[in-house]
Amino acid sequence: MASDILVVDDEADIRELVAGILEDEGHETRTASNSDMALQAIADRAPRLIFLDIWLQGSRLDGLDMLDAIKAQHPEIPVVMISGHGNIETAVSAIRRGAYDYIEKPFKADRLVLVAERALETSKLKREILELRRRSSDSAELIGKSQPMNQLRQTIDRVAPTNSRVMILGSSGSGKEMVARAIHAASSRAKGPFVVLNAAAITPERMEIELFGTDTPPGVERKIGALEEAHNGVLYLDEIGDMPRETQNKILRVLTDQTFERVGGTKKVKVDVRIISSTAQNLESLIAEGSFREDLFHRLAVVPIMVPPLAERRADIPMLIEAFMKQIGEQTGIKPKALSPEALAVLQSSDWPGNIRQLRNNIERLMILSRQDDSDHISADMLPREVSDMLPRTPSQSDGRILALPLRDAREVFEKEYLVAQINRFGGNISRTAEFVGMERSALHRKLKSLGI
Ligand SMILES: Nc1ncnc2c1ncn2[C@@H]1O[C@H](COP(=O)(O)OP(=O)(O)OP(=O)(O)O)[C@@H](O)[C@H]1O
Repeated sequence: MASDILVVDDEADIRELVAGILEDEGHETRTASNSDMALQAIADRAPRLIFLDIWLQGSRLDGLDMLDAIKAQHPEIPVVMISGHGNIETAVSAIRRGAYDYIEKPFKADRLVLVAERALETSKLKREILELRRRSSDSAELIGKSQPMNQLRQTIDRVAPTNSRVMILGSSGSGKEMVARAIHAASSRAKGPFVVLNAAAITPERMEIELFGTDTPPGVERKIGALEEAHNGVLYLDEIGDMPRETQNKILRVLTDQTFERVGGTKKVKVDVRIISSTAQNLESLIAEGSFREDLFHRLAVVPIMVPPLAERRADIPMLIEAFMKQIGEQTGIKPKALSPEALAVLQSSDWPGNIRQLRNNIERLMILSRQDDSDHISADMLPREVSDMLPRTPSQSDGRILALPLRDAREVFEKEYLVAQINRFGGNISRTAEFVGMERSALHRKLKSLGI
């Protein structure tokens, strides 16, 4: 994986040797011959790893002081010391002061590569652990075989390898972030970071610090912004419609020249980041009322992707339920129970305004509530009230009209509503509807025609 590595040594041949070996391994390197150049390079863009000479001759700071300065501002960047033969003890004390490891001159290329890979791997794992904690143990796989889901997968496969900016549209909980992660995973940036910034969860005052980071005087810990964090990877801007207008102007500038200034700083920071944004809001009306910049919209939505609401892919519900039961079972130790056909029909017919997130929450609640129950399956009457409240009310149910009709007409009204609901439940698939309702396909077609459906 290409990582941005900084090599700091006063001897030009050592600098070039280290950089050359790392470049042969596919890394991106920068070099600095003294402490000030090194601090400048770190300030330009935080590297993923630093090789640092212990004896920095002719520098304002020596290696150990440099180490302290780096650790004070960037405790997360691993630093590997380059030590001469006579100063192993200093190298060991550097490790006590926070260095990741050291290599001893003269070193073999293999050893250098190994230490670099290990340091990068460790810091990547640390980032991933943080990320995993944040996401608990949800699966990363997009579940569903309905036609809208298959189309969505095709779109993801098509846009992932390009570097185009994608805007993901869809209602809350429909899986926008999962789609963004799928694009990242299938792109050439898969091994780079995936950084999330949720505009709806950050106050306008904090937004620029989170996005651009801060520039602080030496010795004061610096906040690395999401853009810098996402270098060589993807920045996912969630709920972009909530981005303050002032920040929108700055983002537009980042998109034009891929550089930005940190809060409190004047230096230009250069990054290579693919931006994927998302919104559950109607951006067109935000543009019309002047709270979202139209030119920013066009730059971010080079490829718009629509994630359909769950109600438009009910056919996926049984598969989603099965997968969630398995996941939740593994997380909580509760053994999944089978659902009765009635319970499944109710779950599949409900409207799910909160989409997949709401379905998952209800399955979790259901599993917890039915844990103590003696029966080996979950029946419709055990479903949380929230679920039955979401069942679409048919007109005859809601206005009592059916009671005013003779049996023949009432039956017709019922048949119509029943069949419309079943067709909906099976995503418009007539064969599957016919199979479920127990009719021949051709007989169902005739019936639908006679009822005017
Ligand atoms: N196709 C899918 N297969 C499996 N799980 C899914 C799928 N889509 C979404 N989920 C799950 O549903 C939940 C909500 O998904 P996600 O956070 O991606 O939605 P979102 O549209 O980004 O939500 P928000 O608008 O609130 O940011 C997550 O737990 C996610 O794992």
